[in-house]
Amino acid sequence: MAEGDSCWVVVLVGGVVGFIVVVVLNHFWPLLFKGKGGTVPKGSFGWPLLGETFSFLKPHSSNSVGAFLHDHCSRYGKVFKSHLFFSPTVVSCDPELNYFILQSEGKLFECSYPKPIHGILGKVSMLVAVGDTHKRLRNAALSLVTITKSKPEFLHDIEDIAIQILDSWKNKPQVIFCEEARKFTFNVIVKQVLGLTPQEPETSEILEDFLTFMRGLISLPLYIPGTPYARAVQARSRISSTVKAIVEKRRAGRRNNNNDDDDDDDNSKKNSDFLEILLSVDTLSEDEKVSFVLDSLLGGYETTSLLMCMVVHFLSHSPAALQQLKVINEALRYGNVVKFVHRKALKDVKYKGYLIPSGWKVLPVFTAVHLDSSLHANATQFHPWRWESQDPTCKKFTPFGGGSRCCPGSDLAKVEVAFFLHHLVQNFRWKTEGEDQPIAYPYVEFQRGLVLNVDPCSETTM
Ligand code: HEM
Repeated sequence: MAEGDSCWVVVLVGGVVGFIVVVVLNHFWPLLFKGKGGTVPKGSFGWPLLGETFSFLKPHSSNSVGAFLHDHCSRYGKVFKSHLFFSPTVVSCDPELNYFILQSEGKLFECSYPKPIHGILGKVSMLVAVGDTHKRLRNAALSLVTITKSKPEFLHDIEDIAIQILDSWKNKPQVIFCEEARKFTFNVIVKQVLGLTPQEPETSEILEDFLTFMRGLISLPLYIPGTPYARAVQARSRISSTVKAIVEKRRAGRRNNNNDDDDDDDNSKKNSDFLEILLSVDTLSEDEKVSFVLDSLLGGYETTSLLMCMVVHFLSHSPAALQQLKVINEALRYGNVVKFVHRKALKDVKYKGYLIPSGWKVLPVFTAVHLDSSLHANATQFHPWRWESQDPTCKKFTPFGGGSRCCPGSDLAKVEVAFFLHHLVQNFRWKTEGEDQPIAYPYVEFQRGLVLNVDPCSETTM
């Protein structure tokens, strides 16, 4: 080998070794952190760069905590340190600390979802926005939800959509329930937010783009044409254009209405949706309004349909509970639609002898609290009757999060599920085909889509 060539080899090898040393040091450096007035919780950092992320995300049944949390909690306690999502992290399975984290939003902790999610949702999404932007978007969401809930049309719409779907089952011996549940929650949310019925062409256009958008949320953030991530970013921009066109059409309709007062009856009925109210909100920019519509679709679609699937799945295994219909809270506790939320510490935080260093990621894990047998008797059993004596607003039950980012759609979700369930129970008997457990990936999924053998009741009430 010539002398010049060997020099290059030395430089190259030196560079690679240097890079590896920097990655390893950067990964383990936070372990040397010695804060004043407390100890960083015990734990392990796993592999350089990836840390313990893969073990943390390893799929498990959503009504169990999974091997990672089980092992770490037995080894280190309910609060431990780890290295997840490329960041030093404190994981909390402790109800008191979770409550403290959620209540201290914006002061000691802040919502902090992984960067790829920001790329797809956009900067002004309520799910990722912080500070004043978040406050403005959230105020709009709360007033919209309050107004919607008080409208009788809201309940009629839900009922009509539930009946349409159940009607379509009449001649089918079998349905894939997850698909039916998604159809239901999508049609409800699109009707509430944009005033669109399932028959309108924009509804299926938005659904198609929306599914691509959802697939991108759980993909590698590679913006290379053809990857799920790139397709999701493009789908988001197409949904934005569709929503903007609907907004424009609605504005034009409003202007015509103002010029023509005679046919208000018909129009006021058609225009009593989220969008109509959103148009008159002057605290949000055009982009924020579009983003707001997307957030509502995103928040209101998958989570609520999953809750429906959980309810139907657990009821199939617990026929006695069918008579009670006290199952929605229990399905939320036992099924765990949302396993954990993402936060980061804004400063060094001392809590009960622990020290959470500034800048570290903090993950309050709801599943661990919901399935903790020191907090819930027979925690690993589906037992809806517990809710006859237990207060659902307690710190040990947080399916919708808490504090200033608590889910604004929780009541809508429960009403939707209750209405659908009411009609389902009145009109059908069902059995699940084979074993299909809800699996936390951590986004929960029924692998086979929850296949149901359905049988219409002899006296139907639809
Ligand atoms: C079973 C159904 C649902 C579950 C389990 C659920 C769960 C949650 C949770 C845990 C959060 C807190 C996220 C965090 O703290 O980082 C949240 C936030 C949110 N949810 Fe829901 N949700 C459901 C239904 C809905 C519905 C029906 C809507 C809309 C109509 C909705 C819209 C939102 C929005 C916009 C946020 C962000 C709030 C904020 O950051 O201030 N969700 N949801």
